[in-house]
Amino acid sequence: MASSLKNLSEYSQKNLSDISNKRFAIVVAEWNEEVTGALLDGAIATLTKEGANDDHIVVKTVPGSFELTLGAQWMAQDPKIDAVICIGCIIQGETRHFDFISQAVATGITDVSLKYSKPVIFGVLTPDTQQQALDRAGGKHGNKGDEAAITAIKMLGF
Ligand SMILES: Nc1c(NC[C@H](O)[C@H](O)[C@H](O)CO)[nH]c(=O)[nH]c1=O
Ligand SMILES: CC(=O)[C@@H](O)COP(=O)(O)O
Repeated sequence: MASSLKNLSEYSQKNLSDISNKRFAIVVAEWNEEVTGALLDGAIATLTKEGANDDHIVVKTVPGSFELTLGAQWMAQDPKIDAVICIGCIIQGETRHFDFISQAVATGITDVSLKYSKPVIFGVLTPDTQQQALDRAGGKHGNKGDEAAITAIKMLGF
């Protein structure tokens, strides 16, 4: 369902598991910082709203979304980390660079999740325009960071 047909920040609190003792790593890309900062704020706010301990949320920054995979691996390999949330924003430019990064990040994050058998969440926007990104970072379509946090919580309750 397209984001324009649902709000990314809307979710049911039914059946969400207790996360008071869970430890979360958030890996956030610096590129498009206005957007990724808003996604990060949404993810942290949602985790704490749903019961996560502030001291159990560690945030690490990487230069760009391409580096999210390695950052996610470095966090996922820590047995104390229960889930990793990757946050980035890859905006289409004039070349095919967008395609290569987007594919590499999606595949890489999936590989890390399977390698360590723990949730590694794809909280990465891949819009055509800056406005589409802003619309999904606390704008009219909600906040992708909220969605990423809830996805991590739901996977921990699997
Ligand atoms: N154009 C965007 C990038 N590009 C940088 C890459 O992610 C990477 O850091 C570089 O290729 C060096 O390895 N990154 C984003 O996150 N968003 C973009 O729109
Ligand atoms: C996703 C990118 O790397 C892209 O924004 C870079 O822009 P361009 O394709 O015009 O070099």
